[in-house]
Amino acid sequence: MAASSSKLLSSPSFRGIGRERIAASASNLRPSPSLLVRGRERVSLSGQLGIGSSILRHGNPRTLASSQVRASLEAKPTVLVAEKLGEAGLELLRSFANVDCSYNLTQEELCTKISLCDALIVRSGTKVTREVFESSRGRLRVVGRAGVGIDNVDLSAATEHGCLVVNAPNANTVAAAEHGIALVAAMARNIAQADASMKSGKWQRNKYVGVSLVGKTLAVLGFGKVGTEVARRAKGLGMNVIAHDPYAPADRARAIGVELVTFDEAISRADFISLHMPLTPATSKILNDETFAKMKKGTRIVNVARGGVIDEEALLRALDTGIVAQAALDVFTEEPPPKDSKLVQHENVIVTPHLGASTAEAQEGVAIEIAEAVVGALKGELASTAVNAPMVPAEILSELAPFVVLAEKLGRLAVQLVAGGSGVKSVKVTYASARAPDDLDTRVLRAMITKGLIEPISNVFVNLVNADFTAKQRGLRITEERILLDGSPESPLEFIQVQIANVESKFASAISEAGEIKVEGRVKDGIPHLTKVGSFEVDVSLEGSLILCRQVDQPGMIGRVGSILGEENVNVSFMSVGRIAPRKHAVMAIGVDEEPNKETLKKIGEIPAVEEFVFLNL
Ligand SMILES: NC(=O)c1ccc[n+]([C@@H]2O[C@H](COP(=O)([O-])OP(=O)(O)OC[C@H]3O[C@@H](n4cnc5c(N)ncnc54)[C@H](O)[C@@H]3O)[C@@H](O)[C@H]2O)c1
Ligand SMILES: O=C(O)[C@H](O)COP(=O)(O)O
Repeated sequence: MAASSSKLLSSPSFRGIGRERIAASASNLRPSPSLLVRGRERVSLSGQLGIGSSILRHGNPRTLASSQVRASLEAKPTVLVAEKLGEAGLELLRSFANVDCSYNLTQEELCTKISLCDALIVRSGTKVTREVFESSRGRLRVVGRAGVGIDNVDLSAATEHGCLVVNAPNANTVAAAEHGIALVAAMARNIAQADASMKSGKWQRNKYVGVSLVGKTLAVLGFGKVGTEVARRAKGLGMNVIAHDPYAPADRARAIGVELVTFDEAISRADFISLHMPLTPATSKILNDETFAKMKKGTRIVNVARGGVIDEEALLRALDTGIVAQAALDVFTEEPPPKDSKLVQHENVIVTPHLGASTAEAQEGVAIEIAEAVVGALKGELASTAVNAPMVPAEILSELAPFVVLAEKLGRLAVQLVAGGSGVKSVKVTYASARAPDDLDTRVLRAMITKGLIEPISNVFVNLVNADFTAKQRGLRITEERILLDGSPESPLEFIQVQIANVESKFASAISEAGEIKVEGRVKDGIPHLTKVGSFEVDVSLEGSLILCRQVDQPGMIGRVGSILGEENVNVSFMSVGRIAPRKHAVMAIGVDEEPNKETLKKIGEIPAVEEFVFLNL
């Protein structure tokens, strides 16, 4: 690019920046995916967070076989439904996407198909492994888990690949709780065994004498949604309910007459134990030889959570020694369990094949809940059930929308001002606001600044999901600072400032007194504006592209640059001059709708008063 005029190159901060480098950095820039607020018309929040639907915007071009495929994919995203989903959910999905219902895929088939899909919906039967994310080659944007447990989804791999994971945590709560209670009662009264005995022609009234529930102590381990509903129902059966959950609020327990106790107290006081925690490294095999030894002889255990929370070998031993009188299991470490599983065959164990969520009502509800979450995520909205991204309420997101755009553009601008080879390592972001720090959630803004900083200089796709991870991986340290302003906190933010430390700039004037590249922006009438470059105050709306030009302040400069651009049919959208003092240095910021060609930029550089200039893609 002709931008590197001799004057420009003679500036100390431009040493080592050849023409090619500037040209390359400009041409490598991908169009901003977040140009959703155009002019004064706010189109939507769609895609601003980088999770949007368009494969052309976000996907990996390698996955596009032909222009027709590209066109059809652009029109509608593709959702792979890998396990049975209720019809209402499928209908909702079909109204927005191409829906491929392919059940019982092998891992290999799933990996093959996934590169053609924007979203994947699974239940607990599909393992969404790192290999699946890798095989998607950047196309998979959303994994929807039609249910609660996300232990079958590799969340780290999803996050690293910028893939949002959403679940449907509410619709099957009652079904799971009812199944838990059904198992408690069935186990206590030997329903399954007696039924099997009768069906084999026997009448064994003495063998199947059960135990009563009333007055017995039930320990609920995991007092979340299902645990709470189980507790409520067990109270109705006259049981004395205690619970253990390190994260549950005591007042919620108190409100339904449940005592929160320590883990050891829960398991040692219980006649019945019902498990309702997620499977995590901390809960894996939480019931084991050591913990069984602390239980009363004859304890009864129900598991509708996850098989892995019980050491199944240890449970077998506890059943054989009588510490555990009976167990009722809906879930298993390996599903389905081996046919010859001693646990499944044990006469004091009753089993169901992971049926906790399997009621008609729950499945219809889950299908709608997950379809809505997936469609919303594909549209770029942040789902309230996001598992691996900050959950930001819709109203806050909508208020932050123009600042989200501003944040990304400031990041893009700042990084393009860095001289090649400088290596961006340390970025400081300052938010000036009249709002109390607790009232300003900056996670989305930080993610978008990160996106702006990283995308122009790499092939990495950054979004709200993987922003922090990507920054860390690249050794990019982003620190945040707040300036608390006086006045009315009507607007969430007054300005955002992005400073890059320890780098040289290809536009020396962008370096502040503190020696850092500094850009500052504000939102005016809903439109993001650049308001400061280095120590120079400017005012240019952040749309299209930008030419920054330092000159000796003198009359006629605006006209001269304007007419060069006009001659080449480049439309100027905005112009602003910031100067330190009259007739000294000034920085002119010129917003242009089209990218000027090299010759045009060269002509600007050749204006005698121009000391340096740079062309930046927003
Ligand atoms: N069998 C089924 O079909 C079925 C259906 C629905 C849910 N589930 C499973 O049931 C479990 C609970 O589901 P939910 O919807 O109630 O989830 P939830 O997130 O509402 O509740 C889980 C609770 O476990 C608690 N917890 C976390 N670690 C703990 C620990 N170390 N000790 C004790 N408590 C701990 C959490 O604080 C939380 O309150 C999950 O594992 C879910 O996958 C199974
Ligand atoms: O975590 C859940 O939601 C349940 O285990 C239900 O799983 P499912 O969708 O495979 O029935």
